[in-house]
Amino acid sequence: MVEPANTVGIPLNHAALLKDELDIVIPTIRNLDFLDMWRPFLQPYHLIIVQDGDPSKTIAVPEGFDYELYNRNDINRILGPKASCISFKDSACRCFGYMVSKKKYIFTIDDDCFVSFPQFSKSALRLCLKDCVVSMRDLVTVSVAKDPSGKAVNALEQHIKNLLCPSSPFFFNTLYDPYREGADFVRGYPFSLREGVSTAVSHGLWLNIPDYDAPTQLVKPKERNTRYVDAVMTIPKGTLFPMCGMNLAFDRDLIGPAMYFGLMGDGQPIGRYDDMWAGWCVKVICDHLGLGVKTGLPYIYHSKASNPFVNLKKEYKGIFWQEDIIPFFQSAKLSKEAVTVQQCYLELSKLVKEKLSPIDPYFDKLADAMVTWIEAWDELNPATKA
Ligand SMILES: O=c1ccn([C@@H]2O[C@H](COP(=O)(O)OP(=O)(O)O[C@H]3O[C@@H](CO)[C@H](O)[C@H]3O)[C@@H](O)[C@H]2O)c(=O)[nH]1
Ligand SMILES: [Mn+2]
Repeated sequence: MVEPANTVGIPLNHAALLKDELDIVIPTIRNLDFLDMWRPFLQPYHLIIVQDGDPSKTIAVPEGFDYELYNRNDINRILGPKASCISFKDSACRCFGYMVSKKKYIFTIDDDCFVSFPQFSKSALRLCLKDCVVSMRDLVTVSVAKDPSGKAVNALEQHIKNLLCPSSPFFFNTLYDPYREGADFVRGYPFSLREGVSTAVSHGLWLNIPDYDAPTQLVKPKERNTRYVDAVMTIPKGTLFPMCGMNLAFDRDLIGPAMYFGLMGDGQPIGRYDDMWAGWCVKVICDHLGLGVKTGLPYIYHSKASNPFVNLKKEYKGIFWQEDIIPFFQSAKLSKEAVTVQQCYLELSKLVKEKLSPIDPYFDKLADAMVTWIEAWDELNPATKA
């Protein structure tokens, strides 16, 4: 195969970590030119593209990538009536990719996210800001920032490191990730806890356009995140967090069945709460099963701010519902009989139906969809059946 042009001048990562154990899931409504910039890091991996919106539209994928693509017709064909649990016209559709994957690890990324270089060359920055759908082929070789070891930054590699290293949810290490080279547990950290626990989720962050909600985007339209904080930390047990699906990796075997991105978009009263809903369910279940969730490195460069007015319409019910949703998840208790992710998730769906349905009939529908999701997951993944 003739290697397509490598537009960022970084050698192709042939010896890609976990190449045969990881799928990359991309939800999309547009051509995937953004992959040109990721080619050195992502080309060795298999992609699962979940095409949202009009299934008759053709999504162009740059040559040289190994991928499978599912549109709405495919989802309906594969799941039949259970397809009702997969959102339409919302990035929540990406969770279908998690379900059909057969790999142990998943990395999911949005198509307006680029390789983050802590120092950008002006021409490259201009090109990225021009709009992510413009072909990346004419992206000049950017001056690639070097991490302390002098290597080019590779987001997927950092996610894999995060997932392969234990987490420390039971006691906070003030020097952050104790397993990182050049760091350790600080004085006073109980030795009985230093082995850590398996890491289920690696939550990356974003330079340039931060993942703000619509009201914040409206009052701070020009705010850009330029702070590259060189840290990875475990989110302590008992603490929830707003998970963003833009730059996210997880161990599918450990937590996959809980990564349902809910009922969002077309026909639903709410949108842009897909990843956060999943993150609240995932964190309650990880805390219950003694699994770890990390946040921090890697960063990606988020180049497109979606329209804050459109986002406000999608989010507004969520903005006041979440004042009840968060206390619900903070007080959610799972039984000791719940020892698998599916069992935990089904218990959680019962609690949603009981405790959140009084807020709005939507939660009754969502609780049912959570059950349908598990049924569909088990149908496609019989080996992992609860
Ligand atoms: O109807 C749609 C709209 C978009 N997509 C794909 O989903 C991702 C994210 O889309 P976009 O970058 O346009 O939106 P953001 O507001 O920046 O996304 C943030 O909100 C989160 C919750 O939705 C999301 O995870 C965050 O990144 C792109 O790949 C679009 O192509 C879609 O599939 N269907
Ligand atoms: Mn975006």
